Amino acid sequence: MIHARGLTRVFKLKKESVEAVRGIDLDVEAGQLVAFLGPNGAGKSTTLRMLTTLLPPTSGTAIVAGRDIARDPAGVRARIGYVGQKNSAGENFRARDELVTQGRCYGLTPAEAGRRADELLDLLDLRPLAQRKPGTLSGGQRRRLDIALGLVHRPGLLFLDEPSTGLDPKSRADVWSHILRLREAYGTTLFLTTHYLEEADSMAERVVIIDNGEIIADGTAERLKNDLAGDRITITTATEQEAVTAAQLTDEAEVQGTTVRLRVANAAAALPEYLRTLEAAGVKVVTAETARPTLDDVFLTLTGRSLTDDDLPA
Ligand SMILES: Nc1ncnc2c1ncn2[C@@H]1O[C@H](COP(=O)(O)OP(=O)(O)OP(=O)(O)O)[C@@H](O)[C@H]1O
Repeated sequence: MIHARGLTRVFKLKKESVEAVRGIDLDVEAGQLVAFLGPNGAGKSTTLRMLTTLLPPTSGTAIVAGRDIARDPAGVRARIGYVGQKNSAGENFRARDELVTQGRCYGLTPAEAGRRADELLDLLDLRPLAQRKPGTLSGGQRRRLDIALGLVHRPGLLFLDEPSTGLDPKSRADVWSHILRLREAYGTTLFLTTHYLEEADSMAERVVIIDNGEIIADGTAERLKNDLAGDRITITTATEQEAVTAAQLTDEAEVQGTTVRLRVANAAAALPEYLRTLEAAGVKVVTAETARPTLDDVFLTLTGRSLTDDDLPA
């Protein structure tokens, strides 16, 4: 569905040039749900804009939905859907009318456009809101209408830029359940950006992480976490001196006051052994806990920075 090679975009400004995307290679097969993750300014939107033909690449190529983004942008656009960060629907037309108009723009007859609008209103649970104007809908309802608008022409591939950003947790869960439902109904390939690591982790079957315009990790969340982060063991000791001793008894432990943190492949198996070693060394352990890694741990291992830090440099 997506085959990109060396995709690059440099923005030339007056005094500097910004290498927003630096030679990305990416293959996405039909039916996949891919979450595209990265800190602010990493190059997610620029990549999406190139793949959706909204922005020409400086160099590199991409075949999207079977068409070349440079040679046949209209062919790409006819085969993909794009739900951007801003609302797609205007304020003045009723939800169903927006969908019908969109269908007419894609060449459907009035009857076909009406049928398609009703099908999408049902799929996205918008039927009771069909006669409402978008301005009167809640954030989550509006996002569902945006998704419906992106699906009018039955695209095999849908790009979603931050579909759940700005919504409260309940609306986010609701938008996600509809994204999964449309995938089940149509088998649509989904490529989406998100800031929410837990959503990428639990919903996407593949996570692609971009940083400074380059893809730095690509795989299932489980594999990335196992290969690149590992489980965490955290113990606290009675005294700071004992924490220092505890850290010296193992590789790569971090000490902070009376807390010692270390990474291991399998915490459940490693913890009893570590506790025995500590006991033998006379270290009194006050608390001990284990935790599975998160995607943020993966990013931290790869870059030394946290993905959840809003002040990350671009
Ligand atoms: N039109 C532009 N002109 C100049 N620089 C740009 C332009 N668009 C993006 N950039 C720069 O390119 C880099 C990548 O930006 P991009 O919007 O793709 O990041 P992003 O990962 O989508 O970030 P966010 O999560 O904040 O939306 C940033 O350094 C940004 O400032």
